[in-house]
Amino acid sequence: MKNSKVKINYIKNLANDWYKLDKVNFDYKTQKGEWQTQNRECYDRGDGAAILLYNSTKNTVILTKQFRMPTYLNANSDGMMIEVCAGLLDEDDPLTCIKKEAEEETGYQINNPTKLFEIYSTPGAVTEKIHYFIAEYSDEMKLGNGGGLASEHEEIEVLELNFNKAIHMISSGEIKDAKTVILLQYAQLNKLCK
Ligand SMILES: Nc1nc2c(ncn2[C@@H]2O[C@H](COP(=O)(O)OP(=O)(O)O[C@H]3O[C@H](CO)[C@@H](O)[C@H](O)[C@@H]3O)[C@@H](O)[C@H]2O)c(=O)[nH]1
Ligand SMILES: [Mg+2]
Repeated sequence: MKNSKVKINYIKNLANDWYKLDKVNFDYKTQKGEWQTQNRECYDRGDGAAILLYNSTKNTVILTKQFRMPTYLNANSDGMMIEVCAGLLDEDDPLTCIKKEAEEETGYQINNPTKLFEIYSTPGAVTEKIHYFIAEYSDEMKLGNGGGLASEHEEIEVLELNFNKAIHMISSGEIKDAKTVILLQYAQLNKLCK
């Protein structure tokens, strides 16, 4: 951390259960040169990784569908979300994490994912940075059914969708997850599928 316009005074932990919520009290030097004291609540759930699996011959992508409580609390009527495969890094590096998540959630063993970029999804409130990947998949790479870890109460449906149908699902509102939109549009822009 190096910004001479920022001085952190103290950090008060507000919650520390599954993840961590801190209230940060800091002084910030404005463009006029005045120091202002501010508070910001910062939710720390670690970093994550996400991957779009695509098949340029079949013109398909692999997506997942699962119940997401935070969306259920905010106008997503059945709480179900269609997303690219993703997970939290926990103790792993991003590449190890995404290969593990791909196999656990989708059943595909991916050997050489391509790293694209790192993105803060909600920079005003959440510390999380997501590492984005893509990888070509083929039927031979499918080693299992995926579905996630029963021990973590994951119940993940694996969807293999035509690429154009997936793109259409963004405008129809059936896909409304930021990381999924980012990766599908990356594939469209770079003509990974037709
Ligand atoms: N008991 C308990 N379990 C939790 C809680 N929050 C999460 N979990 C468990 O932790 C698992 C985390 O699964 P991952 O596959 O590692 O993460 P994810 O939830 O799929 O993906 C998250 O990370 C993505 C990338 O960072 C995010 O984009 C996505 O929104 C999501 O939060 C969840 O399936 C769930 O079982 C909680 O508050 N309590
Ligand atoms: Mg996941």
